[in-house]
Amino acid sequence: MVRVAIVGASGYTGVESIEILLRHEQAEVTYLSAMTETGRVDEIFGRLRGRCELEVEHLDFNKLGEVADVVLCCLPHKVAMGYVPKMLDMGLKVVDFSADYRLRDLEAYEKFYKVEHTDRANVAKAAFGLPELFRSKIEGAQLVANPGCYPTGAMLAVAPLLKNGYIETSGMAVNSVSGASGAGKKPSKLCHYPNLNENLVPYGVGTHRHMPEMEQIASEVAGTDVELLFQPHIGAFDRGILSTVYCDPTRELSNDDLADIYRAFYKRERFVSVLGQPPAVKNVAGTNYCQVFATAVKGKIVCFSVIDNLVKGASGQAVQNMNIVCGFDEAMGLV
Ligand SMILES: NC(=O)C1=CN([C@@H]2O[C@H](COP(=O)(O)OP(=O)(O)OC[C@H]3O[C@@H](n4cnc5c(N)ncnc54)[C@H](OP(=O)(O)O)[C@@H]3O)[C@@H](O)[C@H]2O)C=CC1
Ligand SMILES: CC(=O)N[C@@H](CCC(=O)OP(=O)(O)O)C(=O)O
Repeated sequence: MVRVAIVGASGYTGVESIEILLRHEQAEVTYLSAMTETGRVDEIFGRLRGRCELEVEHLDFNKLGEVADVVLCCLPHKVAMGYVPKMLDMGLKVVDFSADYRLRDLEAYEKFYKVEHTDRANVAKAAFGLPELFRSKIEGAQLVANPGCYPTGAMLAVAPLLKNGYIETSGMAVNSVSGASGAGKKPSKLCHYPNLNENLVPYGVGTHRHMPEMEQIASEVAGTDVELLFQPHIGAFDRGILSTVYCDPTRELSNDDLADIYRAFYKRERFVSVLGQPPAVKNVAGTNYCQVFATAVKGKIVCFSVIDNLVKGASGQAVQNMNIVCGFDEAMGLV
């Protein structure tokens, strides 16, 4: 059994991670920590009543080292890089949920996150945790940077076209709509119920921090620099992300060609389903699946994907990465 600590256990991705690990045959949650919300975890999250009675404590590195082999680090951006180096020095394996180890271009990190990076050395050592695209780099890694939720969905939607040079590497537009849990548990004016209920709001126009993350992934898959525009929206539903990606083909592709390209690219992937029609967010709620579909329209290719932001966009993908790092069946604990 691998012993797993969840640091940042009182947040949305923390509890989602506990839920998944309670079903895992080879992993046991041994330690939970948070900053302000401490106490019995089933009192913090009523849905865990009768299933988990662990205490959520203030982080104690000595105890962490004694009781854990792997850490799922569910801390906010900028906070994580203050904790992860010590965990790595202690020999722990870490899957980090924040953006602190995702961007290899540290200038881009400092520009989009508006903070100096304080753990530059470990960025180069981190594997980017999108298994369907970078599995071989995750195997054997001590630190995995779990991707952002929007980049996960959007890049799985276009990867088969980028990989084979089927689309232009500039002019791509990604349009995504996320449920409110994507913003975490901290209250905000935008997510306050009277504002968000029955509402749909664009934000981060031209400035969202997932734009350089998507460009990094797309460029690696394409093998050449890719430039794109990303526009996020937040909607009045709990969980899920629908991404629609508009791109220009480099050659004529019929819908049958597209179906063949996608089916071939994802034929061995357990968590990517290629559909024959556009997907809906509820298809994948509570699961680690990403559903994709691409179609030719008026000289463009329009690609769609759906994921659950808390599962394939965060905790599910983190457990998938943990399974790869630990040599378990990649789907263990996941539905
Ligand atoms: N929500 C989502 O859909 C996704 C989130 N992510 C990323 O996952 C990480 C966690 O997100 P999420 O669970 O939504 O966030 P939440 O805001 O819901 O939870 C954050 C957790 O971090 C703890 N925390 C906050 N600040 C500090 C601090 N300064 N020191 C120690 N602990 C702290 C909180 O503790 P306490 O409550 O006790 O203060 C809480 O346990 C973030 O990096 C986020 O960007 C990634 C993909 C998707
Ligand atoms: C709706 C909403 O607010 N979403 C978050 C993205 C959450 C996420 O998955 O990304 P990170 O891990 O990079 O935080 C945002 O736009 O900042």
